Amino acid sequence: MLQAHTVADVRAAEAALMSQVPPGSLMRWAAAGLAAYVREVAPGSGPVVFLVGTGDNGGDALFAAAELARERFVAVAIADPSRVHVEGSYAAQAAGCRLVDSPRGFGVVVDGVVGIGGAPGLRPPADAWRATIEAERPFVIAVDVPSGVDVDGATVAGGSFIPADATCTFGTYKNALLVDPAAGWAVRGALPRLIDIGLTPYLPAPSIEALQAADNRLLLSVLGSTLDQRGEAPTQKYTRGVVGVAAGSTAYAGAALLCVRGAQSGPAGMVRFLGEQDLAARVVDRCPEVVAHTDPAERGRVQAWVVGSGGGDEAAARLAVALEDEVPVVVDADALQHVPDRFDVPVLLTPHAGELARMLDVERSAVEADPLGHATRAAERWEATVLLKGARTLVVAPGEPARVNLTGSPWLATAGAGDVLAGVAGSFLAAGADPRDAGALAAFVHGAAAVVASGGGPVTASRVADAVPGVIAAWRNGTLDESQVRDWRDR
Ligand SMILES: NC(=O)C1=CN([C@@H]2O[C@H](COP(=O)(O)OP(=O)(O)OC[C@H]3O[C@@H](n4cnc5c(N)ncnc54)[C@H](OP(=O)(O)O)[C@@H]3O)[C@@H](O)[C@H]2O)[C@@H](O)CC1
Ligand SMILES: Nc1ncnc2c1ncn2[C@@H]1O[C@H](COP(=O)(O)OP(=O)(O)O)[C@@H](O)[C@H]1O
Repeated sequence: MLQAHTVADVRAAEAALMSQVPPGSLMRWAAAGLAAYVREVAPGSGPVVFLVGTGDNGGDALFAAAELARERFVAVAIADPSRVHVEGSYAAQAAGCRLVDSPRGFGVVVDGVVGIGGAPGLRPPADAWRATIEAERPFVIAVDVPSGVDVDGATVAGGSFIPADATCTFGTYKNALLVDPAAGWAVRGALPRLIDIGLTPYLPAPSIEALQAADNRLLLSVLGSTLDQRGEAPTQKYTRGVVGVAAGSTAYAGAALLCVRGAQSGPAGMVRFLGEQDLAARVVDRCPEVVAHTDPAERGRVQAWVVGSGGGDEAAARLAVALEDEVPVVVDADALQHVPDRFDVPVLLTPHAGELARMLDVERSAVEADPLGHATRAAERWEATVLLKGARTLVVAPGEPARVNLTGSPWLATAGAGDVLAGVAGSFLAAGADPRDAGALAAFVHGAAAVVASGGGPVTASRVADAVPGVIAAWRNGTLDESQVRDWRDR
């Protein structure tokens, strides 16, 4: 599991580590890692300018500038000469770095204005440097985090920040490097470079986690509970879990099918469908494995429900029925507007930004500007797990590290993809995962399936569902490669 930590936790770990090593060691290690990263992402001998702020972030930049000045033309722009990192400044001067007053004219800019000590937004002269960068569009490498973002909140609330093409961070990821909207401005692609400076043993539980292709332990632990004593084969369909789908409506018949196909593609052993006669007949026609029920009183036993995708006016009644069964429930789409004040069963709420905005009675733009804050608010408000869909889907449960999903493709933003996701999540719930694990596992395989099915081009939600079983198999077998799970070249 990939991890991010809050600024306070990073500072506490840094203090503990610093007491064990010679003074200045951490900054030297950070600067060496930064210099190597600059060589890698901006190779050659072209000029580079380092923007240097008043804190240790500027110190990292100055030591890296000194190292690179042996190989290429290096300039430094100092925000406030009266408050510059003294040893770093001597090192840069001794190495022959040229002093400049702005990044104007440079093709490569290293942003060492502020790191984890920065308040959101930029002060002079960094705000003017930002304007120059915006006008000239050089290649920007951020030191630790892009300057001006809100590091813990992962927002760009200050309004003024320096977008980066690449980021080199130290010790652990920070929230702003994994969670949107800040993360989208930290790097082109998925992940910043993480330099190991020996902080790990001193770090507490993370604030953010992300599943990775290389780590299938969570998947195996959920699948393990559905397999026989030797962990080899499912004992029978009921031990794998039965998922009930009460989705779709006359107006949105396709949502029923997509949700069912999602549910079938996950680990559960059986899918029941609950809906009116015509819809049930269409579902069974297309998915003959499904057992359909038209009378809620005769709905059959399930281990989890999925309710609401394309549910229209029927969503409220279906949700009430599902909640009677005292099993975990995925609450999606139309059902989200009918949630009770509190739930007596484990629940996974799966809104997109617009749906979450309606639930919380705020503007959609407010949710998009601060997805982590709003998902956390909803999780606390309903004491439930919230899966907030987006380019980097969040899964937030009260009192637990939030999870962010790093699989997927921009092509996944297609009609019906959310219905498939709700079905997959229901399947994991029925197989025994708790809502937080079910949400994270479903988002991961759904995103990876989109990459496999899309091949870099447009894809339909049905094809995403079809690709899910293969992704689960590859992940389970340890053959899923990190490069196969995300396609973010277009972002
Ligand atoms: N922790 C670790 O493990 C390691 C940490 N390391 C490095 O240290 C960095 C943290 O250094 P840090 O604590 O000195 O804070 P930093 O980010 O330089 O910012 C504070 C300075 O900026 C100023 N300032 C504030 N807001 C501003 C704004 N909006 N616009 C402009 N200026 C602003 C603020 O001024 P003040 O508010 O005091 O007037 C203060 O002077 C960290 O990110 C990493 O790079 C590595 O060396 C090794 C391992
Ligand atoms: N820019 C994007 N990049 C990657 N995935 C995205 C992006 N935007 C949305 N998604 C994903 O696409 C799916 C869309 O779901 P949703 O909004 O519910 O659509 P629908 O209601 O049509 O099914 C979600 O899984 C979401 O995480």
